Amino acid sequence: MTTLRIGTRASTLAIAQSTLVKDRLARATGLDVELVTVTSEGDTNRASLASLGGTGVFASALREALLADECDLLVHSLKDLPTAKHPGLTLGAIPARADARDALCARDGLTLDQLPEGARVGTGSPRRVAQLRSRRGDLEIVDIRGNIDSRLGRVGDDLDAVLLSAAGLDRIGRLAEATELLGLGFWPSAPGQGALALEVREGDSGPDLTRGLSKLDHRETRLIVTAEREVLAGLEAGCAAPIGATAVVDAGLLLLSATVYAPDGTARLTASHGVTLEPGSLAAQLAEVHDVASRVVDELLAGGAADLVPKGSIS
Ligand SMILES: NCc1[nH]cc(CCC(=O)O)c1CC(=O)O
Repeated sequence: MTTLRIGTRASTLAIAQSTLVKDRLARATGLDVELVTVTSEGDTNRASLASLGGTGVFASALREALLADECDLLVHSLKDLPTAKHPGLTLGAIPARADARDALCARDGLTLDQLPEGARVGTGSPRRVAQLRSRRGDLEIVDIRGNIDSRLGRVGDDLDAVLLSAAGLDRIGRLAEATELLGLGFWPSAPGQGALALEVREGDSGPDLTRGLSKLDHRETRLIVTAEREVLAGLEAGCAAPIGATAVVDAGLLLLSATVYAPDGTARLTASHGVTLEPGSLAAQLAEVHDVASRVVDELLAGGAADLVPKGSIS
């Protein structure tokens, strides 16, 4: 009987996400599904992500393993995945998105507004830094790295709070430590945040895996995360750029809103557009998504988005 092998990093979050997909795939196909651990430079190098050479450090070792047939699929956090398609690979399924919001995890149940003046807040994300500076210029922002557990471990120790993805916290069973979920309207999160992407070799999936992928794929999620990621691609920005984007589908209308921040939080630019999704093929709907994302990108560029974001953060 066929066994499907999921290549995964060894971090708590990666194992949690891969196990989630393993269980769903096993249920959907009746096949055996197992995890294969792959180590990457992003796991062993403690240097800042930016200095590791831009986006996708976690993805590259995994992708080599997939291309070498050491596994059959990868489970990525979509927000960590570069927008450019990787040669020979394709996103075979994008399951229904979880909570896209950022979560504040603060000591003593504090919210962002309740943090005392000068409180120390940890994050390694330029978007979160810009958003924090823009709302609370008094805070001391501490650049932190490492996995979710080690970040949470510093709250109440050397930090007053950290910012993390609600979906990531939930997947490792620690969402209860969130003291505030930041609304997407005033605090847009990263393009694709909260969504997983299942990557496979192109044209090489076989009937069992193909069936499993189609059962896990969620079209609405694919449309909204594609819209958000097209903003990144259109601005030629990487996952480290200070850009928030939120797309939703409501009553057949896809709404996309994106905000570009000056890294120091002193300026920001928002553009929003919508499109009525016509019933039809995925390809036709993706074309509509592309149009709406282009309108958002054009408006941001016309407003001077390229000047807000310094070239260095565009990778
Ligand atoms: N860049 C790190 C990263 N990549 C994906 C997640 C969590 C899962 C997700 O948001 O999809 C996280 C942690 C975080 O941002 O707190």
